[in-house]
Amino acid sequence: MSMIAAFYGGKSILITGATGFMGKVLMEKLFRTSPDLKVIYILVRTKAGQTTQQRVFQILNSKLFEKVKEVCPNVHEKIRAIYADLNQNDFAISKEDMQELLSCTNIIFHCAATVRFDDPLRHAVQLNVTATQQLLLMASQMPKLEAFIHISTAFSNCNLKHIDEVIYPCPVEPKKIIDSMEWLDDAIIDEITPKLIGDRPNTYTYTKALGEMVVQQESGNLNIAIIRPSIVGATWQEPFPGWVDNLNGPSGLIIAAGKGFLRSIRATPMAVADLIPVDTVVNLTLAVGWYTAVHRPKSTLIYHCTSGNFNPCNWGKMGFQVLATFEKVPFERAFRRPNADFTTNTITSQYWNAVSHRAPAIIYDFYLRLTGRKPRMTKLMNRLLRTVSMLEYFVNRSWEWSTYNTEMLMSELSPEDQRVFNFDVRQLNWLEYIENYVLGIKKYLLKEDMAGIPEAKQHLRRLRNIHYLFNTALFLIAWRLLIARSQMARNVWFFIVSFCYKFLSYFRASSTLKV
Ligand SMILES: CCCCCCCCCCCCCCCC(=O)SCCNC(=O)CCNC(=O)[C@H](O)C(C)(C)COP(=O)(O)OP(=O)(O)OC[C@H]1O[C@@H](n2cnc3c(N)ncnc32)[C@H](O)[C@@H]1OP(=O)(O)O
Ligand SMILES: NC(=O)C1=CN([C@@H]2O[C@H](COP(=O)(O)OP(=O)(O)OC[C@H]3O[C@@H](n4cnc5c(N)ncnc54)[C@H](OP(=O)(O)O)[C@@H]3O)[C@@H](O)[C@H]2O)C=CC1
Repeated sequence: MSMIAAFYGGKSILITGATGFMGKVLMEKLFRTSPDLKVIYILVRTKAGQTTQQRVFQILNSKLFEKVKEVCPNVHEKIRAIYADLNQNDFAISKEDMQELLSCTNIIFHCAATVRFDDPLRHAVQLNVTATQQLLLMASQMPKLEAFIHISTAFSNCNLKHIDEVIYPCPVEPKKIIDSMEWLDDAIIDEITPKLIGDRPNTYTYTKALGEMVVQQESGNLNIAIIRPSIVGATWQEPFPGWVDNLNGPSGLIIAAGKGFLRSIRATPMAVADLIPVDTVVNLTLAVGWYTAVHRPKSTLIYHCTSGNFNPCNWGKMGFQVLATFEKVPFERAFRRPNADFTTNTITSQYWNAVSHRAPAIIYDFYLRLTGRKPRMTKLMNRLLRTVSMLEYFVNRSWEWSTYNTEMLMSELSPEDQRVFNFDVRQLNWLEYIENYVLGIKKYLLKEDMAGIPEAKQHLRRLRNIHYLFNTALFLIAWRLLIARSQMARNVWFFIVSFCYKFLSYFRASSTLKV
């Protein structure tokens, strides 16, 4: 019997960010392993014209929850969606709902965040810092609360090379930042943002670091733990391999590469690709929830959920395997044949951006204009290159994360819990994982049918022929222009032509002799 699964039985659990990538997998695992839990409260806002109920309905009816429905047929009754907007005071939760949350919650998993790298500082602070502070305040009024688990990121201190399982202070106190956001206007905030984030690459990592400081400062008597995952990728095993539903991290770039838009990237092939499957993060999170509530460590423990020190994979290997998978299962209607050149040189990278990305987009837009259609490729390419430039920081560096607490927790689990809540990435086979990841992107993100693979392969063959034809034509035109202008080129040309002529004459003569 799993002790962790049993622990969650009968519990009332509050999850923020339950509609997000990690939140959905967390809910799924909880329902599947502890179907006798009392209730999961989720804080949901309305979005894209959908009510909170409609959003929950959509999640529960998705492929991800198919197994849950077998194990926990009354899952609809055990999930309680509470309207909340984490950008608002008291999260805009109604009085009755707030009362229920305060009096019933046993465990909190705080997953909600803005994960956009370029969010204006004001918005990132609001969600990643102020909302965390408000949630802690709520938590301090919950008499039945046993544990508060805060999800941060392994990159909150990415300005350091070696990162321990401790909270590193930021130069400016979070409280001062929160206060200043109230009276500074947007223009001034934009101006001081680079100074505040210092040597971190974006507002996301900076505000996640501030969020950790807030957790430490406002923890009071609460039982708190912080989890720091690295780059969260598709599921490894559960509920099935390769599930993914958003474009963050590598997923968007894998699509861009598979569709032939992105053909080279400034990345260091030997740098560690510290990917961690989302189900591994969720297993560790649930184990941490149990450990924090049952063992009540004296201080706030931080758990690094990373793969690099246990089972490293580098970007070169990842890129190679992604391309190998495209050979077997290509994406449909590719713009060009997939390729993934990794270069560490900025000038080479700019050259490839011009030749391999911008030029084909301009040519294609020209073709669209000629055929009376609206050009769109240049715009799309600019957007993609902007995204790539934001992710470059993470694919050109390696970090070392100490994992003392994570290893300690692993050793505390019973063999059954180690199996059911497995977060030991030493067992992960990268080649298999990456193949399933690409397949998952094809199936669950792009919603492409496997029956379309022969047609996709045929399309790639056509693109290859067009590529050869285009290159030959380009070569001939360039050569023609060259021989029109240079005597030396003309001499070389006559030499080649007369050589070919002599060779053909000799070949014809010798074949006539044989007859
Ligand atoms: C060969 C293979 C090599 C693989 C090589 C992998 C390297 C991979 C390194 C990862 C390294 C992360 C390491 C940090 C790990 C954390 O801890 S952070 C958590 C993860 N967070 C992220 O990844 C967020 C990154 N994304 C962003 O910040 C924003 O999307 C960006 C990049 C600033 C773009 O902003 P934007 O231009 O305003 O675009 P946005 O509104 O977000 O979306 C516009 C369109 O682009 C699409 N889009 C959004 N993101 C992407 C994307 N990443 N790609 C493509 N399209 C996208 C949207 O769906 C949308 O489409 P439409 O709805 O318009 O049709
Ligand atoms: N993905 C990754 O690679 C990594 C993620 N993390 C951390 O993991 C956690 C979960 O990330 P992930 O699931 O990937 O992120 P997602 O962007 O997929 O999910 C974010 C969640 O936060 C919710 N949210 C955002 N703003 C509000 C708001 N104003 N009110 C209510 N809810 C809101 C979103 O709701 P809605 O659906 O309404 O938008 C969504 O449920 C985050 O804390 C992140 O920092 C850490 C390392 C890497």
